[in-house]
Amino acid sequence: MAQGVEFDQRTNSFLSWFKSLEGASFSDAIQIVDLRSKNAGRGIVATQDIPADMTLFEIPRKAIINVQTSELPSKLPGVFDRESEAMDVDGDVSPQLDSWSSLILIMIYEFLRGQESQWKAYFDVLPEEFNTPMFWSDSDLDALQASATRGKVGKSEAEEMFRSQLLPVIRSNQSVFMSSEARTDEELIGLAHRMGSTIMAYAFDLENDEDREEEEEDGWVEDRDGKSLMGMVPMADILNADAEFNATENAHINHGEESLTATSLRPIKAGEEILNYYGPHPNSELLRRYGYVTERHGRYDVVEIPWGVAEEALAAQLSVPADVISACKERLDEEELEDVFVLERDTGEPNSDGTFAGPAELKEMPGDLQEQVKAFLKGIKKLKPDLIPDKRKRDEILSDVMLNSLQLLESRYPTSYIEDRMLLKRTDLSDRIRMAVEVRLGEKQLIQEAKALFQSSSNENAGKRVKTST
Ligand SMILES: C[S@@+](CC[C@H](N)C(=O)[O-])C[C@H]1O[C@@H](n2cnc3c(N)ncnc32)[C@H](O)[C@@H]1O
Repeated sequence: MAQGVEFDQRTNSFLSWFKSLEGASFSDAIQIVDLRSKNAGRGIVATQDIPADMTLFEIPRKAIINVQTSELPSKLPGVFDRESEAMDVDGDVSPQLDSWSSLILIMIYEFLRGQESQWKAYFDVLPEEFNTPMFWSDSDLDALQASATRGKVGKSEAEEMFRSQLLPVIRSNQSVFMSSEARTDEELIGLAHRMGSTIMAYAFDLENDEDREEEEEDGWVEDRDGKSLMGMVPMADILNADAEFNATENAHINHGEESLTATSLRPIKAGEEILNYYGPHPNSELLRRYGYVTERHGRYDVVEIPWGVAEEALAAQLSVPADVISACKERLDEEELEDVFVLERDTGEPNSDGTFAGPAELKEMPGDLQEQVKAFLKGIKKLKPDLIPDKRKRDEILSDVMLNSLQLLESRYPTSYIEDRMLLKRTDLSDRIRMAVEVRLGEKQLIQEAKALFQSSSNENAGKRVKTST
């Protein structure tokens, strides 16, 4: 079957299934569309002008896939009972599955049921492949260069969890997980990866009843520590997103008692895409969770500065051996020392229509990094008083250490900002390499802005020094 035909058929079957759900509604003013030409899968557009506050569609809570609606928890009560502990195949006692791994297991169960699952038509419109770094080759990952995203992919940790927690449950309940006996361990691990990535990009954080009373807001999954109730919400997750909160986001999902409702936030013109808001993510995080990047999210870009970089810059700046730094560290409260510092712009408050008055601005280096360097300088002063005779000298050193840290960090990216800009002009880059270059370029841009900040303050200091000495 031609790819386009199958794609449309799946969309149509999903829509018919959705409309047939008790309590569901889908407005005649909207339509699910094929946005593959924009690399955005399916989306929803307005087919006619829509006023503000109109219900676009409604999803009965019973249609959500989670621990409350799937029959799996009742089939495997011991596995889902969060109060008890489980015994793994080696006889070790382990805590029960958290909400993240529970939902992966439920998704695997429902997927393996095929036609017998009430969510079959929904699974047919969920992705089989992802562009997130979890599925990239090493050479694609290398293109991220020194970006901290590279260390956040977590493939081996996820795999270890699947192997130690999910696989034993599936293998010891083969009659529950349909056709699982015909699948190899590797196939099941692959399926767990697929479901994990689907949850990452599609699942919603559903408030518990108590939370709902306190806070009437919805949210995409933020919490990965297993505490929140997560669920896959058919139709709500067909909405794509754009970056500026309120400005481009034109729909909102309200979490009601019996159902979730998508409502228009403002008038929407016929032909416009209905957009949700995924959050103020830097492109690196957008890539990690959703597998895409956009220029708009560049304003939220961040650079992580590892303490090791600042420490190296500090030792070099003062020409002190590593053991002096170690001696300082020992005198400080280790619990209070941070390992990583986040360089980020002040994105500012949006105007009343949700747009931003101007570009986000980098105003200073991370305050906690400056404080930690100062704490070390204080320690060094005790050991080597001549190096830091007064506050003026300390501030000078602090500013040089900041600048050197940025230079050191920048040198960890093998290509320059200019080279990356040139690279992006090429038309033969794969989607993954292009996204990786955009992520690292956004970080380099931020490092440059930070360097300019320190260079100008060094110049000012130098100016002041010249002024006082004349
Ligand atoms: C919740 S789903 C939205 C529905 C999705 N388009 C589909 O076809 O199933 C999130 C995924 O949609 C895609 N997406 C959302 N917003 C996008 C955008 N502005 N540009 C490109 N892709 C986008 C990304 O692949 C993301 O992982």
